[in-house]
Amino acid sequence: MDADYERPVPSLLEELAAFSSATIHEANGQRGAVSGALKPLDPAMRICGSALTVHCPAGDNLMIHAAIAVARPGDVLVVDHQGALDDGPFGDLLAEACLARGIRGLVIDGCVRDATTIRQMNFPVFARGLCIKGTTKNKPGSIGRPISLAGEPVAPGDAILGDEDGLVVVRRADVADAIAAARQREAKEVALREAIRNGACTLDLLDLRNRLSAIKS
Ligand SMILES: O=C([O-])CC(=O)C(=O)O
Ligand SMILES: [Mg+2]
Repeated sequence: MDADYERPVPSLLEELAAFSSATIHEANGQRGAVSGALKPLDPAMRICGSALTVHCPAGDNLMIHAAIAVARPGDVLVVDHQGALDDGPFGDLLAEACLARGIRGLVIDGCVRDATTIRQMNFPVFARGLCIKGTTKNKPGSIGRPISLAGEPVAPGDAILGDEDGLVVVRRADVADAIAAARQREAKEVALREAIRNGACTLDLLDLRNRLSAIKS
């Protein structure tokens, strides 16, 4: 198993990291939003990198160990653990291993354990929950293949961005356009905020009065 696929240009990932997940989701055509069930261990955690996709069946963590061994600096482990709530396949030891390889964080549709230490290590983790129960280390899965992350498709080398609000996936080919659109959106929002502070009504600013009267009885 290897992780030999194209990744986004590092400078683009750096630019992407400056935006919020919600802005990128909107700017990229309201695509790529990951289920809100996946939350950061600490609201201050932010994540941005190239997705190293992993399918790791519930109850086991062999594929996570294998993925860390082939990861490249700048990768984020994106693990489909089938939404399992009954095991903790990742903890502070594996977080240590990730940090040693320059992995930028973990996103898992499943649980983790050792949360207090992981927070202290400042290693960004987004998970469905916490569970102390250990796993086996013997089941097959996949690394660097397309996965479904709680229903959202993720391909290896897609960009993934996360903050307190949630996670968004951006196809590698769309990253530059998403950044350009996010810049425009932020500029527009500066003007809108200013107008709101000056007393303008959002119904007028967003041209919503006609819609409102159309649905009013
Ligand atoms: O070892 C495991 O199975 C998961 C864990 O607790 C750690 O990484 O610290
Ligand atoms: Mg542990």
